[in-house]
Amino acid sequence: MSAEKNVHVAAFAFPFGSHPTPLLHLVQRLAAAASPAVRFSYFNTAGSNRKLFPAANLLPGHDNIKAYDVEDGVPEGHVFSGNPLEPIGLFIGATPQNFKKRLEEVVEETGSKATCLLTDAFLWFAAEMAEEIGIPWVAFWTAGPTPISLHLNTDVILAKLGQNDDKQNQDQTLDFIPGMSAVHVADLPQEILHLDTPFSRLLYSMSLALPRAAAVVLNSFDGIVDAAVENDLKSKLRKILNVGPSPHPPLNEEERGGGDCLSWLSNHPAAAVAYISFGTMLTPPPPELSALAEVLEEKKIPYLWSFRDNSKRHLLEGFFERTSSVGKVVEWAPQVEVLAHSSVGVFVTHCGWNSVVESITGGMPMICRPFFGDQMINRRLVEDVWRIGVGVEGGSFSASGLAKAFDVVMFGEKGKEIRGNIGKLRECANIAIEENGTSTQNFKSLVGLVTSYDQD
Ligand SMILES: O=c1ccn([C@@H]2O[C@H](COP(=O)(O)OP(=O)(O)O[C@H]3O[C@H](CO)[C@@H](O)[C@H](O)[C@H]3O)[C@@H](O)[C@H]2O)c(=O)[nH]1
Repeated sequence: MSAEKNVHVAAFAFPFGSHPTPLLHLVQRLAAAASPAVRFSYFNTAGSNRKLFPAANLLPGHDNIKAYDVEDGVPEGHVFSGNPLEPIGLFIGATPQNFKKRLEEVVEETGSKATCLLTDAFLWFAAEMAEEIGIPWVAFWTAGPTPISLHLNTDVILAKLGQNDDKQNQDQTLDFIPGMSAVHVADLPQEILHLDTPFSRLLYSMSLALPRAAAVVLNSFDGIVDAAVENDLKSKLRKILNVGPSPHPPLNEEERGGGDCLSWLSNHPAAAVAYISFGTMLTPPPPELSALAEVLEEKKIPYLWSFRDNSKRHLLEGFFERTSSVGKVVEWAPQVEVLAHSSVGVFVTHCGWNSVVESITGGMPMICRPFFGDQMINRRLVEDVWRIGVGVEGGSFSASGLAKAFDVVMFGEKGKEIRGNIGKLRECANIAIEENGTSTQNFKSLVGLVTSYDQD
């Protein structure tokens, strides 16, 4: 058993999209389970830390967690082009020096050497850094098991399909990889097929580094994917720990966003409302927004819309005004609670992994409009494998395609079947987080792993 006062877990965040939040939630959960003497340092860019840590880089109620800012790589006076990959490219350019330098400063300031690196899996350089220091690296993969397995099989995929090859057959399935016979070439993240951007090279480096991690942690649960996928992961990684569905810490007022969302929902009959959210990173293009608005209005479907991008809100201003008696638009919704609310009947989603897991735990059927990364794979699993939602005809929103999707999920017989299927998956999730469930046991192993090394 270690002298816990010497235990110092350094967590490194990838500061984009929803990535920093689940890592911080994991750190909070670990800090609550570990001895109060264990020190947790959370390294992230200043911009991202300001959103997560309300007061001087501390979290109320978590005295053993402290945030530290690392450089974001943005040159002074830099004017952004609007390309969402630009800040990511600049940040990648600043790594790993930014984390290395700040960690050294913190060790110097506190006199407490790092005893474990717990990082977003994207931060591939942690493999080498942890080995140099002589401590374990624990990687947190914020998406699901299927995409990580595909990343780990990048070389196999490229050998079979060719890189940057225009002749790739989009309908071909990946049946040459264990457990992937339902996945099509069209579902693959572009970064697997095209290794020519800083971000795709980061993901490739990650796929080479992850087998060196002491463990890879996922917000997922046993039984959600084919055993062949789990076995392939086990054969490639030293340890894989599904610890989900992760509990959410209580929300503060700001996180609660729309404030009266839940009481507004409670004024509606069961399963009557459509909840709409496309996560933290994207807004559909204007014609698709209009198609969605048209169908909601035409079908008189009450809606709760988490519309985050204020610069695009004017596109739907007329619609929001005309429908204000049946719809509610907010900049941020308490999504976990919304998806568990009995008045919500469908979730219109981009299929980000956190949204999919929250939809399963809320028992909520989905209408899927994926855009990038792992989202197309998640849509494939939701619609074709788990059968807990539907995609939209043609892959993007059109009024006719959406009308059919709403009819199927909210008003049709198939909607009942979908609800039955989601109930079974939810049951699996509930079993995993019982006292003796696999996710609970995996979390206990994780606590042991991150706190079992001391500095001496
Ligand atoms: O009004 C809102 C809107 C979102 N959320 C939360 O924000 C998170 C969104 O996460 P996710 O569904 O994973 O979407 P993104 O923010 O788009 O996540 C990025 O990161 C994920 C994890 O790696 C990937 O699966 C996605 O494709 C990628 O876009 C979820 O926990 C939601 O509950 C709210 O609480 N309220």
